[in-house]
Amino acid sequence: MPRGAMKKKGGKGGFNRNKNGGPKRDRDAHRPGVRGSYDTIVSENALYEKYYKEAKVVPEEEWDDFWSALKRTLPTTFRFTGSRGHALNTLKALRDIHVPHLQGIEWDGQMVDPPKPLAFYPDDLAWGLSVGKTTIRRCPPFKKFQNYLVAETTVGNISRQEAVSMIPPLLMDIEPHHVVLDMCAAPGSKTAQLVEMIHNGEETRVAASSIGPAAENLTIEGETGGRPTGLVIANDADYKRSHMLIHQTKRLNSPNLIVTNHDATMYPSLLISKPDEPNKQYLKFDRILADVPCTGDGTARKNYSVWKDWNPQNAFNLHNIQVRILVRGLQMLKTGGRLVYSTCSMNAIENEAVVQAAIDRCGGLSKVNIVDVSDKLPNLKRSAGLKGGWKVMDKDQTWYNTFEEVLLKEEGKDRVTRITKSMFPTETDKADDDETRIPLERCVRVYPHQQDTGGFFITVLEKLDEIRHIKAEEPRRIPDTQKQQAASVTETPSEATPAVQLDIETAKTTPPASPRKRGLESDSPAPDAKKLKADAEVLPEAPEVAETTETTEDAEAAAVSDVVTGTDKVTADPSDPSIITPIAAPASTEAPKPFDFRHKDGKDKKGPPPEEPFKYLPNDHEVLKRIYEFYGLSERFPRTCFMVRNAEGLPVRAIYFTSHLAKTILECNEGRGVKFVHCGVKAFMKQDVQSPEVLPWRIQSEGLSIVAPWIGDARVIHASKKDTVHALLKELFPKVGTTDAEKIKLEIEGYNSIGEIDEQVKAIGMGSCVLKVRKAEGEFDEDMILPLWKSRHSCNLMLPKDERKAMLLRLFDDAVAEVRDSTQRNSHIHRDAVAEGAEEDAEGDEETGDVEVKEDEVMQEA
Ligand SMILES: C[S@@+](CC[C@H](N)C(=O)[O-])C[C@H]1O[C@@H](n2cnc3c(N)ncnc32)[C@H](O)[C@@H]1O
Repeated sequence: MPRGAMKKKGGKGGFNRNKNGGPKRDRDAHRPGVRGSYDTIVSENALYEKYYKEAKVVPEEEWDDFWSALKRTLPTTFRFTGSRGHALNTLKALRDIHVPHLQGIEWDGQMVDPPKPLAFYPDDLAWGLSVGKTTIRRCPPFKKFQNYLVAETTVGNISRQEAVSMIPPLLMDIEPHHVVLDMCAAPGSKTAQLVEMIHNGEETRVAASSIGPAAENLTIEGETGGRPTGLVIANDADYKRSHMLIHQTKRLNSPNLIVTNHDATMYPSLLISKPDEPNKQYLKFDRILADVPCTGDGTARKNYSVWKDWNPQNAFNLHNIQVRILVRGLQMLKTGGRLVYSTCSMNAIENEAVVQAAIDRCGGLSKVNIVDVSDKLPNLKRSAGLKGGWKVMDKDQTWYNTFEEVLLKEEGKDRVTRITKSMFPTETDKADDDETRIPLERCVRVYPHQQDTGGFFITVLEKLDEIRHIKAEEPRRIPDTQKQQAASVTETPSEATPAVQLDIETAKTTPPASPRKRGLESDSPAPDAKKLKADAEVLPEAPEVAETTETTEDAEAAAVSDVVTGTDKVTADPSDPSIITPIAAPASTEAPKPFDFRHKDGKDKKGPPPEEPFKYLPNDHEVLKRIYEFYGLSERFPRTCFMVRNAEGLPVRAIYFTSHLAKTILECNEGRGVKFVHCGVKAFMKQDVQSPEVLPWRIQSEGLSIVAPWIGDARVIHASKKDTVHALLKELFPKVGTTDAEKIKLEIEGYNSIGEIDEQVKAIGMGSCVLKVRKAEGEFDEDMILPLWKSRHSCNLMLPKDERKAMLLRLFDDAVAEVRDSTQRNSHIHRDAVAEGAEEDAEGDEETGDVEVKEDEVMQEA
């Protein structure tokens, strides 16, 4: 199944072969939504094997290693996420606690390897584990390690990510001021890397800016208080998957992130000037990632469907979509900017052919070139891209060396194959020093046997000049001269270019499918199809977005236009059961999915629910003024970027914070039909309070690192002892003003008192405040900032439950992670397993799992 494609229903049948020579059925893996146990998977597919053997992607002497690696189960790999400082700290627990315990372990009569850092990943922030799941579950030292992994993954400090998938962002050379677009971003593991890169070095800059004399000498970054000026826009065509991006990036708490939901082949140009300004300015990107939908045939080690469904035609429709995504990306790139194109396929049709076609369509090497990255990531084992010479196989297993051979086969008939000219190499015959030759060898191929990973393809492209015109795909017609040449090639086969089997008689013709056959409602193109066709063929530098939100008809028109304008002008043969619908519901290739939702007006509606609007608060808004005053927020904190999510622009439940550029983009594109799905970090949340002197807006843990450096000392509690943090983690509402007798009682019960901060907490007014924990000799190795709530007689660390558990495990090696609430008559203990799943983030759902302040109960107790 293509990577990112909709799951198809599995068929019935026994453990026999399918028509591609692949296994027909696995007990679990064939069921939609059920991942098969890899142990039961038959990793065989004769056609897949034949294709790659004959395609000669790896030298003959490497074939056996390559093929046997592809059949082995993939090792588990994971990455430490978040800011560099934070990630290094989470890593410390792995290094100091777990790795020493996992040395020299024998299980079931075999030595078991401990986890190891991935050689190519900087700072050892990515690791691999080759132990199977059963060993992890049953072998005690690994069980403990698993608890740590699960706890840190749940709170987002560790992200499971395939090793090769970590490579593209590492080659993007991202700096904190860069404007970055991730065109096909869901589920978002690479987006998370991009966001981390934008925030690289932020902690140091913010610290210098908030305490140092930065005010007199403001740099651009100084103006934002040390925060980055750059931005990541993460996009996905699939509405539901675009929401996965919110969850994936939530933990990063970045105000410099926008999530959108558009078809990347027609990504709208975003205004950065007000819509009514005569000289419109559009956003261009410094860096773009096009991690496009693909067949995913490099993922066979973890993805059963590759063995089950692989066939050579899967790449055909994808090729055209991939070219169009890449071309659109190159258009939106700044001159001098970089675009990284990647797939987890090993097929040249989805890789070098796409790169070559996109460079050609953009105007050649004077516009776009491939960057040589052979000196980057020196520990990454890789192969050069294919310079040329690849062939294309059709569904009858016939190989074609040139497009003319295809046309010859089709002569006088309707379309026989879905093969297009751009799938063939154009550079094969050019000399190495020919300046017009596209240096495809600079593409990067990673194969499974090189460092025990999946297969992957990456190309770094640089834009050298503005692209004024996009070349259209050449017509599907064979010039007479070439017809003769192709015929003569067929007549005199050579060893180097095997003869094409011109099986015209038996070739099945594939009539163009009508839109209805493709599951669309209309047989005739919608009125807008002509315009969309023009957009798709000669993509303007900055196409405007429709002024209204895309309607069902618009989406259908787009889908129809895709059928009409798809460079090959023919769609898949719907009667061919081997054809896989091209990819994960891109808006342009599939009819929109119906989503049923109940609108605020009480009526049931179809289509994705509308996102709440993004409305910025004036910086002299009454609520903001109270917040500034209560928290003593520094004058130097940027006050114009607080935002709410309702049409009225009222601070009702949450106040979000975004970066300046995010604000410009959201405001300049309001009402233009751009589908913004998410932006902003919750900084303040409305809180029920008992007395009027308490500010009903607490600092939300997500926004803490943004706001805390700028808060006045009147709302800060300082600590440095482990015991204090332990007391606050283990007890939900530790009492303020503990007597000596109570301290002894606590000690007997195995608890600490908050002695170190007792006086400070007593002195501070009720409500939200910040606990700053400084690193100290024999205590913590890193500074921490935690949200605290002061009630009349107790205080409460306002952390989500999972975060509390992960901290207990990480900081105190406390795997039981019991948290007691001694204010309750029957002491309530949170005994939930550390392995509990992450809490789902529902945008708009303000309950983020924070512990609610039980002020009433605390007061009753008192
Ligand atoms: C290979 S996955 C991306 C993986 C992602 N970059 C990551 O690292 O987690 C491809 C994604 O492209 C999306 N997609 C498919 N067609 C698209 C299109 N025309 N425009 C934008 N996104 C598309 C799919 O929904 C899928 O989420």
